[in-house]
Amino acid sequence: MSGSKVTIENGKLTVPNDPIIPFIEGDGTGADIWAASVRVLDAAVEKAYNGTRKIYWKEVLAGEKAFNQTGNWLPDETLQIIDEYRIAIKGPLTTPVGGGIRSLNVALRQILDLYACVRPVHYFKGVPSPVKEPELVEMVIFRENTEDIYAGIEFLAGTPELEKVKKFLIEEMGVKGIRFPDTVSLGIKPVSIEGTERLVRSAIEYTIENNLPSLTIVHKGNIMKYTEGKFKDWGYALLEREYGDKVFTWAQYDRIAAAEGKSVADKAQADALASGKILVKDAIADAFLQQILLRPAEYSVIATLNLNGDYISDALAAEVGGIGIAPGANINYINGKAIFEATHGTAPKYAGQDKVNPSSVILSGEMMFRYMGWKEAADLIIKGVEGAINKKRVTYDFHRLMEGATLLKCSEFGDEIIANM
Ligand SMILES: NC(=O)C1=CN([C@@H]2O[C@H](COP(=O)(O)OP(=O)(O)OC[C@H]3O[C@@H](n4cnc5c(N)ncnc54)[C@H](OP(=O)(O)O)[C@@H]3O)[C@@H](O)[C@H]2O)C=CC1
Ligand SMILES: O=C(O)CCC(=O)C(=O)O
Ligand SMILES: [Mg+2]
Repeated sequence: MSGSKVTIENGKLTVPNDPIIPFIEGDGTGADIWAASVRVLDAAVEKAYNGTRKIYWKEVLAGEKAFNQTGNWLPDETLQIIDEYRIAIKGPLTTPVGGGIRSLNVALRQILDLYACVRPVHYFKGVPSPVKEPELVEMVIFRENTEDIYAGIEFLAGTPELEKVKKFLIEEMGVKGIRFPDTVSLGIKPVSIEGTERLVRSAIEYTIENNLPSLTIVHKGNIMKYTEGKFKDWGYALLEREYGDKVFTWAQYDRIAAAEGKSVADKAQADALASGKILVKDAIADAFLQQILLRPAEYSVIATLNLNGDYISDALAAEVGGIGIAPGANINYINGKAIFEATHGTAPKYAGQDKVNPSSVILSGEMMFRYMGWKEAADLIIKGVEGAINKKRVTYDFHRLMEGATLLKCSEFGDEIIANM
């Protein structure tokens, strides 16, 4: 094995022409998807750079494969290698529900402090969609990736730990709202100023860099005032403080309107006042989930907490064809470390059938190439995916909703993308 390490100097990534990129194959459909994806990624690099650039893939273990080979679901070596080589890509990993190991996907994000989960939502012309104007659904989700109820601070009903926390809450904190104290389980939702600010900073930097019109902070701050509500307040405050010359915020408008005795609810006024600047607004999460169906054109970049971001990712993916075509990345913009991965999970009922759509991992690879500055390879992947869809040669998920399409296997869809590059 040859190849060199990706490094970072003065906050800037240096990517050699022969980077070593660790990959995790993934559980369930992961093996089928990775086999197709790696061929597409290699073909794009070969075609773009004629042998002057090449990826040296380095397999690292996690999930069932790791457990079967080492007895450990997430070996230290895997974490150490990803940390050392800085950029990695992974397939989905299984998380049992209601017990068993905690999510390995979440653990990777938390241990490596990959605080921004970036999930672009883009419509490829011709993809079957349940909405009338899917081309208006053009958004990028920035989901906080290390805090919120994903922190895993939970106490199980009936355990001594639960009793201790409950006693503290009731006797020392005067908590009265626990409805069924004898049978309750409890979870804790940490949301911090630091966590909020670094996520919101990443989202606004992305908005500025890509010349996008707005940033929407999505929250459930009407109910969870000191976590979701503060995420909104701290987000607005940071944006006004650090990006005041580039943004106009609804919070700012509300203050201006209140001082002038106008209605603070007239957000259209705020939109108009924002002209020439990025409009920063907010939406309560439940209403937001209806707005993205009814008025998607009004949203561009989204900054939100972990659970909202999880739900919103799959909901928005559905509007542009489903989670078979929903890429993502987990990024620490401060130290440059990143793991690219699909939005979807292991889809276990299709495991080993060479059936599912590999596009989410392939497009995660496309994001990875762009992140590495390998624009030409990234562009070829987009061209290949567009070509395959245009010819209606697609996997089962699109085929079942597309008239006159040819059904391809996962591997064949990979070939089709390569043929269309
Ligand atoms: N980052 C990660 O590694 C993630 C891991 N998971 C884990 O995955 C496991 C399964 O979760 P589950 O809730 O079933 O969600 P999945 O995302 O695995 O699958 C849900 C449904 O989405 C569709 N789908 C998923 N992947 C594809 C694909 N590549 N191509 C086409 N359609 C696809 C299928 O729909 P249909 O039935 O209509 O064909 C599938 O039944 C759980 O253990 C969960 O924790 C979940 C999300 C992310
Ligand atoms: O970790 C898991 O099993 C699920 C993660 C998930 O749904 C996501 O990252 O979107
Ligand atoms: Mg999810």
